[in-house]
Amino acid sequence: MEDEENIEEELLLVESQLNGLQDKIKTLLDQQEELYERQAQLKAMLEISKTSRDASNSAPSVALEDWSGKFSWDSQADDTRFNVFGISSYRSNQREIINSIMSGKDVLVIMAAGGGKSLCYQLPAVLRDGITLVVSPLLSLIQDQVMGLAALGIPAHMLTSTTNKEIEKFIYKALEKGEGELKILYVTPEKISKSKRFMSKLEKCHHAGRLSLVAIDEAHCCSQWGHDFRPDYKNLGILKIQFPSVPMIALTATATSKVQMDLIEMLHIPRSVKFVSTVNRPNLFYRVYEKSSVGKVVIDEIANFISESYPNNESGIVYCFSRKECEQVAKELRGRGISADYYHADMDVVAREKVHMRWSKSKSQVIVGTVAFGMGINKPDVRFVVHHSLSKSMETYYQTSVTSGKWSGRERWTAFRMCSILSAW
Ligand SMILES: Nc1ncnc2c1ncn2[C@@H]1O[C@H](COP(=O)(O)OP(=O)(O)OP(=O)(O)O)[C@@H](O)[C@H]1O
Repeated sequence: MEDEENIEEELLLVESQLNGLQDKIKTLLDQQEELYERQAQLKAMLEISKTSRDASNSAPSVALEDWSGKFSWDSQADDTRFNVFGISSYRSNQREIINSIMSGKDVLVIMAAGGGKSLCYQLPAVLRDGITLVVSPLLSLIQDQVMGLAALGIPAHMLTSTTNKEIEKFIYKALEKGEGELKILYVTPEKISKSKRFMSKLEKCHHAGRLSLVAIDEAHCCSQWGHDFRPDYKNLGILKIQFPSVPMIALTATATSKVQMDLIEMLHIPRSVKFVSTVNRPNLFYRVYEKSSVGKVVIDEIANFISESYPNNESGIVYCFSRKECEQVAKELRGRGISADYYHADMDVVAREKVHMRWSKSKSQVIVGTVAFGMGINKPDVRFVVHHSLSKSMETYYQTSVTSGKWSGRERWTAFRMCSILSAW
């Protein structure tokens, strides 16, 4: 009897130990499953990281493929270059860039301002079926490009805050239904990040196979390490995610290798073919003057420089640091007989457009502006640039100074600044 009780007691104990063990086994099995799952995730992450590292390592500083060889679109491209754009021969790297885009590659272009970046995406835009989307940071730059394309008979439009309802309707129809003639559409980055309506039309355009190319102009604006960071550029990565099969070209005149890495990552183009052309501009001449501490003396010197060196109303730009300074300097230059207008981001769009137009048509000689003016301005006869105030960085100085480099003849280049401050860079 006592034996039986002992056995039952032990049985209960064993059963309870078994139950405990079962619980432990279940916990261990759960743990094992979680670990297997995590192992798979980590393996996949490693694979992705290796692939993109290999891709960026293999993104050559000089393109490895022979993009200067023969391609099926050669004669059509030559014909368009000559008969539509009126350009007799390619400049360095232009043909190779165009060929890589035509082959469906993503491309990163580092080319000096005035080097001819626009042709690199505008010519494929004309050659490829469908619509090319160009993202560009400044209204003035977009207006310049659209005006230039219209003059060449290329159907181009811009969709910005200044676009009237009728044109907007036309653009949306072209995107959504393929109606009307539209080859190149310019937008500011805000349109991509803020307009759901626009993105949905673009989506439809892509689904119908009509989105032929995406171009990101002034691509250094993507990187906060660049000299001209624009927060809305950070959202442009969505374009490659939404339209992975559409080739993307990112173009800039100035990008350090850190900025290049950054924008490749942000735009999701790790396999892009990279083309780097020299940023040296042998046709530019720089002069540095010591800046007087007396404001009026500085203005006298600038006015004398302009009227003596450019007596025939040749176009120029005077860069200032602040908006107030722009207005003041423009007023004082006018007081000394120089026809000068000011330009800065605080002015409304219509006023800015008016100033830009007057200067483009050489009705005014000088624009006194902040860096908001000048990036990519396509006026071929800019003869001089004066820096009344020191640029914030070396890149900004380069970017603003080469605006005049598009003129094909001998240029004069002047920086009004104390040497000692210049050396602070
Ligand atoms: N192959 C070429 N031969 C002659 N002129 C050209 C050639 N390619 C471009 N151009 C001209 O050079 C000028 C500058 O070109 P473009 O505006 O494309 O320069 P960019 O590199 O975009 O400059 P930015 O960085 O300032 O925007 C334009 O007037 C353009 O028509």
